[in-house]
Amino acid sequence: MSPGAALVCEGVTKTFESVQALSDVTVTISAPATGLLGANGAGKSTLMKVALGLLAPDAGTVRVLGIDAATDRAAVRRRVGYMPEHDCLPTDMSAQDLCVHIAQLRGLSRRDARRRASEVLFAVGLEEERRRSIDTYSLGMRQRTKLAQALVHGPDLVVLDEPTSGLDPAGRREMLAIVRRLSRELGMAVLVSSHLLDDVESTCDEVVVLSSGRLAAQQPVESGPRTGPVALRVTGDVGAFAGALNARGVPTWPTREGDIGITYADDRVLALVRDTAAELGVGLLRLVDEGDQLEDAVVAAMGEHAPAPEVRA
Ligand SMILES: Nc1ncnc2c1ncn2[C@@H]1O[C@H](COP(=O)(O)OP(=O)(O)OP(=O)(O)O)[C@@H](O)[C@H]1O
Repeated sequence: MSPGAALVCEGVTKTFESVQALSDVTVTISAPATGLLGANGAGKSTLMKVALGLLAPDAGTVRVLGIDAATDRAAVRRRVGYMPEHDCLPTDMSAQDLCVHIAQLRGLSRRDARRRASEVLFAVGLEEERRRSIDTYSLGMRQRTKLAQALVHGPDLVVLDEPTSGLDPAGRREMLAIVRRLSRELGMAVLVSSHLLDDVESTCDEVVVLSSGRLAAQQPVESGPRTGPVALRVTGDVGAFAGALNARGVPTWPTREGDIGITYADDRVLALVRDTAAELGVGLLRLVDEGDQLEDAVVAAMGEHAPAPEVRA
C-alpha cells in the first residue's frame, strides 16, 4: 500500500440488482484533498460507502487509512468522518446534542464531546443556532450540521458526499470555503464528491473522475497562475462592463456561451476586471480558463451523462 494513502481500492466491483454501480475500480487516493467527480449515477456515493465499510463490494479490496474497511468498521468510524448526501438528521434534537451524542459514540468522553461539539459548530458557522431543534433549520444549516457531525471526533479523513447539494450560491461559497480549510488549515485528508468541476477545482489538489462506474481519469488540479483566453460571466449590464474594460485597454469579445472573452496575461488584468466590476456594480459570477486542460480532460472522461450500465436484461 502507498504510505499515507487515504484510500486504496483494488478491483472494486459493486452491483445492485441489475445495475453495475462500480466496475473493477483500482485507484490510490493520497492527495491532501481529492475531488470525486462524475455525472449522476456514476458511482461516487457507492465508492464512498464501500470505502467506509457501509457497503460490501462484490469483488476487490478497499483500505482506508490502511484499515480494511470490510473487517474493521469500528476503526474506520473512529478515524474517518462521513457527511452523507441525503438528509439523515434527527429533527427533534439540537445540533449541539446531536454532535455530543455522535462524538461519544465515536469514543470521546462526555466532557471532550461537549467541547468538540461547540468547537466544530462554531467552525461551521452554527454557533448561535446550535441549541435550536434541527427541524427549525434551513437546508444550509442542515448541511452544516451534517458536516459538523462528520468532524466532531477529530477524524484523520473526512468523506463528504455532495456537500453543496441544494445550497444557494452564498451557502455554496461558504460550504466550499469550509471544505477548503479542512485540508489546508486543519490538516485533514478530504475526499469530496461533486458533479461540478468548479467545486472540485476550488477545494481539491486532485480530481478522480468516475464514469458509468469505472475510473475514467485521475489528474492533479493545477493552482498556478493562468494565462490565455478566459471567459467572464457577470450579472448586470454586460455591454457596459465590456465597454468599460475596452476603455481600460482590455480587449473583449463575446464567447459562444454568451460570456465575455478576455485574454488574461497577468494579475494586472484581473485587478482591472475586479475594480471595473466594483465601480459598475456588476457581479462577477464566473471566471473560466477557456484553455483549461483539466476541464477538457474531465469533460472527455465524463463523456456522455450515461447512467451506470445494466448488467442484466
Ligand atoms: N441501494 C441501491 N439499490 C439499487 N441501485 C442503486 C443503489 N445505490 C445506488 N444504485 C445505483 O447505482 C448507480 C450508482 O449510484 P451512486 O449513487 O453511487 O451514483 P452517484 O455518482 O453518487 O450519483 P449522484 O450524483 O446522483 O448521487 C446508480 O445507477 C444508482 O441508481
